[in-house]
Amino acid sequence: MNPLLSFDNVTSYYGATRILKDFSFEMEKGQCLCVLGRNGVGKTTLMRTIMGLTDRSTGAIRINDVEISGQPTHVRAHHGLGYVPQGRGILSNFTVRENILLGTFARADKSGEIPEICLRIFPYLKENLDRRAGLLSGGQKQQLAIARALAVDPQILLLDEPTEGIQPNIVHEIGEILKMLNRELGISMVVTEQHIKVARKLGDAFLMVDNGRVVARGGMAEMTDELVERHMTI
Ligand SMILES: Nc1ncnc2c1ncn2[C@@H]1O[C@H](COP(=O)(O)OP(=O)(O)OP(=O)(O)O)[C@@H](O)[C@H]1O
Repeated sequence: MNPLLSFDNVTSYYGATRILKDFSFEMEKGQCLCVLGRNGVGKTTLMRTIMGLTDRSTGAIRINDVEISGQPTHVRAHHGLGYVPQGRGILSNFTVRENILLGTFARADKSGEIPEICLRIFPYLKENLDRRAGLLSGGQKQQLAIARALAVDPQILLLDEPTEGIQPNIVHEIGEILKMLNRELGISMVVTEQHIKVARKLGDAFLMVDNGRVVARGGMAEMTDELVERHMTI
């Protein structure tokens, strides 16, 4: 089977600085790939490189064998990329409804409707569509960011630290929702995650990053404590 997403020797830059270096990996359809590594190793840059948001990149990025490197961000989104950035990127002065609608603008089919799935899995959002997003808690904002990304009708969800800054009791809840989206709805995912426990439960494959390079990858069962110790502890 051909990979859903692949990086072939990708190098990505901010200004003249190389952040990702000769980065290669493949991800299968239906997979949840967890990207792990210490702070500052390039995990967010990986997400931004997929979306075409770094200053420049070389090498080939493909979705379903179609090369997307070189294409602008909105065209990449049309290939079925839903992005939940670090810090969530919620517009505080917009309502919950308006924030979700922003996701629909990136849809390939141009449908301006909020897909039913966005509200079915997040009852709080459904009941608070006219609430100003700035009034939501951290966990609710994360739900909103996920709903906005789902409004793109993605085949791949990119989630940058979805559990960061969220109360510990909600971390589990977010993890369960992501697992459901992946296992039951078949949405493929790339997730950067600091919580090893969440990553082990959620991911079926892992990519370990250090200093902008892939230093280990494989099935989640192969992510040994020794690898975690070597590449994640400070
Ligand atoms: N906009 C930018 N301009 C220049 N350098 C940047 C920019 N964004 C990130 N960097 C640098 O790129 C490197 C990788 O940062 P990145 O945010 O991708 O790491 P990360 O693994 O996601 O870290 P964290 O877990 O802290 O989010 C860091 O050295 C950072 O200083």
